[in-house]
Amino acid sequence: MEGVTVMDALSQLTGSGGVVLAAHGIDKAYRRGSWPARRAVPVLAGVNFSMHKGEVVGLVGENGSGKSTLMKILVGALAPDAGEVERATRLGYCPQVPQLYERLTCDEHFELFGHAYGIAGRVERESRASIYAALGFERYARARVSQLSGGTTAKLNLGLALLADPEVLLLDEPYAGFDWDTYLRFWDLVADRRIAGRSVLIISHFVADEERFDRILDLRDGRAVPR
Ligand SMILES: Nc1ncnc2c1ncn2[C@@H]1O[C@H](COP(=O)(O)OP(=O)(O)OP(=O)(O)O)[C@@H](O)[C@H]1O
Repeated sequence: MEGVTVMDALSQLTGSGGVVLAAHGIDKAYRRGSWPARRAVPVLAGVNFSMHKGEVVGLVGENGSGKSTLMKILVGALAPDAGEVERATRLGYCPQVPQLYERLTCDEHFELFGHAYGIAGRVERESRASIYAALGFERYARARVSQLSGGTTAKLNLGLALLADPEVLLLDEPYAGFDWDTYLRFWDLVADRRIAGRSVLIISHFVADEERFDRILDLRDGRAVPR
């Protein structure tokens, strides 16, 4: 491996069903309290993680086990204290708390994110139309976020992560606010992505349908262990 970076190795692998996202030895602690009682509380302690092309992986764990922290580190929204993340591809991220603009409509969000992804124009409009159809919220296209229900807000949050058709989709509690019909639509969408060779990582407090995942990891005592 001398002279070959981990990223080079990953890039070679991705074309043949290989690793699309990997993390090695991830540590993270948060500071709590104020001086002189300030202390570091460890959340992640040496997490190793990898995802392959076309895989659907579940990340479970009890409240406060560090699932969102790990996902933020995987997407690059948070820096780890130690360890490294290798991202060989484009990522789409659906945060647990939607990062949306109250005064903008759904259409305006897609336009804005389309510009940010560099896919403004026809590609963005076609992707937007297929997302509205897949999740069934086209009738709210011109509604402002401040007027949306919690479930429709969650659909927009997910839709924005899907807009640029990322190779790896990272979803933090994506279906918590969905009704049953939308929950089934969500899994149809995930199945389509798997067939297309896209990868999906899903955080959930609990997993009702284990058979929908290729693999489930349990975050316990700061480490990700196979379930
Ligand atoms: N910014 C922060 N500052 C201090 N502590 C934090 C911060 N963010 C998270 N924590 C703490 O880190 C721990 C892990 O939080 P995290 O949100 O990653 O867990 P989680 O497994 O996603 O939880 P949940 O299932 O409740 O969503 C918790 O004890 C939480 O209180």
